[in-house]
Amino acid sequence: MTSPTSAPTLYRATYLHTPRNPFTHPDALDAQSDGGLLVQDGVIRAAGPFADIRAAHPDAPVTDLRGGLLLPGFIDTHVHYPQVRVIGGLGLPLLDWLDQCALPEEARMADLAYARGVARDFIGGLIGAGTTTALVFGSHFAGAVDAFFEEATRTGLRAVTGLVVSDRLLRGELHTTPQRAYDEGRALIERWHGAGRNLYAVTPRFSLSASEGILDACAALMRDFPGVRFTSHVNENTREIQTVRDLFPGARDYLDTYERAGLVGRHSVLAHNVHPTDRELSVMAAHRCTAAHCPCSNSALGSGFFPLRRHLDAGVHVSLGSDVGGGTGFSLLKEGLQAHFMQNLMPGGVPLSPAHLLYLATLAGAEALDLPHTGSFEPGRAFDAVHLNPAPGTPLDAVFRHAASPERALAAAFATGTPADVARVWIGGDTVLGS
Ligand SMILES: O=c1[nH]c(=O)c2nc[nH]c2[nH]1
Ligand SMILES: [Zn+2]
Repeated sequence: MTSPTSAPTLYRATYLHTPRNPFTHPDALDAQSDGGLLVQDGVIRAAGPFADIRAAHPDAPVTDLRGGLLLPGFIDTHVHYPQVRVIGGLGLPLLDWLDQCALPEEARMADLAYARGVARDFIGGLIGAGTTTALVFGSHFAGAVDAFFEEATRTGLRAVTGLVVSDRLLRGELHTTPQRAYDEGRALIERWHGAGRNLYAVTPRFSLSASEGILDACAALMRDFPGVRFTSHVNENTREIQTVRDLFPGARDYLDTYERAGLVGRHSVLAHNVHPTDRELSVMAAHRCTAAHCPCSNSALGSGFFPLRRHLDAGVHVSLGSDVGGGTGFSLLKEGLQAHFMQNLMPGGVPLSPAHLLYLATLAGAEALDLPHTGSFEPGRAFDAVHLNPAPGTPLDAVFRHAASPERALAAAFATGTPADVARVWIGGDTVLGS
C-alpha cells in the first residue's frame, strides 16, 4: 500500500485521456506524445508535457514508459462475475442462452469453494484486460458475493457489485423472497459498501425474473442506504420485452417496471437498452441514469443494434460494458471496436473517433458510477492507469513505432489491441499487474 507520505514518481509516457466528453466537447482528447504525470500517494498531482512537469519537479524519480501508450484504467459498467467460465456460448438468443449456458453455471456458485475460484478467474480477467473499475453483476448467493468482495479487496480492484435477486422464471435454486433479498442485501451493504474501494449495487436480475415484491425490496434498500448504486437489464431482446409486457400489464413499458418502484435515478445503470421507446429515453435522461452499451454481447446473442444516436439526441448518458459471459471477453478495447463497427454498419449510426472510444471506455464509466476521482488523468484524480506495450515484432508494436500521432496509435490500440498488450496496470498508484 502507498503510505500517506510517499515520495512522488514522475511517469514519462505517451499518454492520452478524455478529460471532457467528446460527444459534447469538440476538443475532448488530450494527447501528449512526450507526457509527464506526477503521482504521489496514489493521486495525480500534475500532468502535461514531460519537459514542463520535469522543470517544476526536478528531483522526482522518473519511471520511463515510452514506447507504449498510457491510458486511464478502463471502466467496465456491465459484466457478470459468475459467467467467466461460460464465455463463448455463441449462437443462442438471450433467453435460450440463459437457460442453457448462464443459469446452470450460476447455480454452481452456491458452493463457496467454487465461487472463490470463479472470483479469482474473473477479477484476474478484468485486471488483465486493463480494467481498474467495474460495475459487476454479482451472484444469487450471498456467500459468493462475500467471496467476490474479498477477492476485490485482495487485488485492489475498484468494485461495485451486489447480490443478484430474482423470484421467478429462472431455476428454483436461484430464487429468493422479498424479505430475504432485503435482509441479505442489508447485511452485505453493512459489510462492504464503502469498505476500502468497494461499493454496493442493488441488483434485481431483470423484471422478467423479479416480481413487484422483489423490486420493492430493492427500492427499500436504496432508500435505507443512500449512496448504494443500482443496476439491472432493460430492453435487450424482443422476446424478453414481450414477456415483461405480459408480466406487468399495468406498466407503460419495460423501464416503467423499475421506474414505478423508484429504482431509476442518478445512480442507476441499465444494461443494453437496444430497443427503447422514446418515452423510456426521455425518462432515463430526466433521471440522469446510464445505459451500459455492450456491443459484443449484443452481437453474440443477436440482440440488435444499439441506437446510440437516439440515446445521444435524448440526452441519455452512455457507457461501455463487456457483459461477460454473453459478451466475448474482458477487453474494453474490443468493445470499443465492436461499438465502432456496429455504428458504422447501422443506418443512422454515430461515427466514433478514437476519442469517443477512449471516453466510452474510461470517463463515461466514471460518470455513470459517480466516481469523480477516476476516469481521466486530470490532477486530483487517482492514478488508475493501463500501460499498453505490445511485444516487439507484433503488428501493434509496428504501428506504435511508426504512428504519425498518438491519436493514430490509439486507433490502432482499439483496432488490434488485446489483453496480451497490457504490460502494467495501476489502481490508486498501486501496481496491480506487471512491474
Ligand atoms: O446479457 C444478459 N446476461 C444475463 O446474464 C442476463 N440476465 C438477464 N438478462 C440478461 N442479459
Ligand atoms: Zn448482463
